[in-house]
Amino acid sequence: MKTTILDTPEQFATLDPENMLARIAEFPQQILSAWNVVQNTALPSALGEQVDAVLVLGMGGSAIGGDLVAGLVQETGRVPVLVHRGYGLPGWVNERTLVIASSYSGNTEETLSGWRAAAERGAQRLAITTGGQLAREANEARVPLVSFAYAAQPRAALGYSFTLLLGVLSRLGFIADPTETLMAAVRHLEDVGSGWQPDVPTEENSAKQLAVWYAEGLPVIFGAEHLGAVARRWTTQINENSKAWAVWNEIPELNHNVVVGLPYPKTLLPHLRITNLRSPFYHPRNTRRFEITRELVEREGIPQRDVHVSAETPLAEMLALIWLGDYVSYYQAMLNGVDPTPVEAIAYLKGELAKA
Ligand SMILES: O=P(O)(O)OC[C@H]1O[C@H](O)[C@H](O)[C@@H](O)[C@@H]1O
Repeated sequence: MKTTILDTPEQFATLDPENMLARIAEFPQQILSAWNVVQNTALPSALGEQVDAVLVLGMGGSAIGGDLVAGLVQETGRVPVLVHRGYGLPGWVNERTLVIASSYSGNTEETLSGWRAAAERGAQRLAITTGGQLAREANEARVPLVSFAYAAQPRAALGYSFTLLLGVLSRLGFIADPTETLMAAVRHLEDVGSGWQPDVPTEENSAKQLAVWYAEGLPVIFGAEHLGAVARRWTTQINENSKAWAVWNEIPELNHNVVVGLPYPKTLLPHLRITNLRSPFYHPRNTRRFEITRELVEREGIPQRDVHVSAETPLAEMLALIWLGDYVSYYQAMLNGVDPTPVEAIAYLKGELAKA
């Protein structure tokens, strides 16, 4: 195996002056701290009784927390949990909808737009944020606010956005209390994650190996069920941390279109890096679908790998795979020679939008 910067981790600091690596490493602590915050935040107990559906408003690193929770509680939740990315609100939102605005900064314009529309619609509201305009407006309107403090890029605070939302749903009685499963999942992270740490050399480190494989190609991440959102998270972390292309899709949906498009363009095929997020918790038919999809990909000669972590619960598996993807994106940033923290294209977009 060719020697890369991944085997001299003492060099990472030069490319990573804001220490994204530390934020990634803190994922388990973020979850514990967020659980503590949400258990100690005052929430009106009657709120859960007045609600038929939950709509999470958010963008980017905050929206994905909503997707992950929605994927996790889909089968067991007492009410539907949906995510809205964009301006305004879907037409069905009414006074029996709980609209939860989740924004790390509290200043994301799409999220604020839906938040304000929710007040006009007479919906129940709750905010999750570190501050900004969202916190000000929640306080002014005397709406429940779950506030937290953690200095990071919004996407690097996923331990908070995910766990706070999970905690709110549990406190309001929409899902069974997940405390024990969550604590076990955090303990499991420490075990499973030890092999992905920067001091573990590439030949023994599956996170570094995936980064090396991705650095010369286009990661295509396939997930299903509770890992669909994890596939999406992997790609957005590769986009923002590694400054690189990545795409995702879900089984079974991709069996109805993507599999037909596998053969062309021929020049692209050797560069694809299909990654199957496998799980023993999937519906058996989805597992079978992964196997057949693998065969079809194999037939086209497209590079592919299966990724799997052993875990006792879907939650533990989900958190471990999120963490693995975060490390992969970080190592890919190092291989690309880029600082994982700044997102200049987003800053440019916001600047241009502010002129309009
Ligand atoms: O959580 P928020 O502060 O609302 O941020 C949501 C998104 O906004 C910006 O575009 C950031 O650069 C993204 O990384 C972030 O995920």
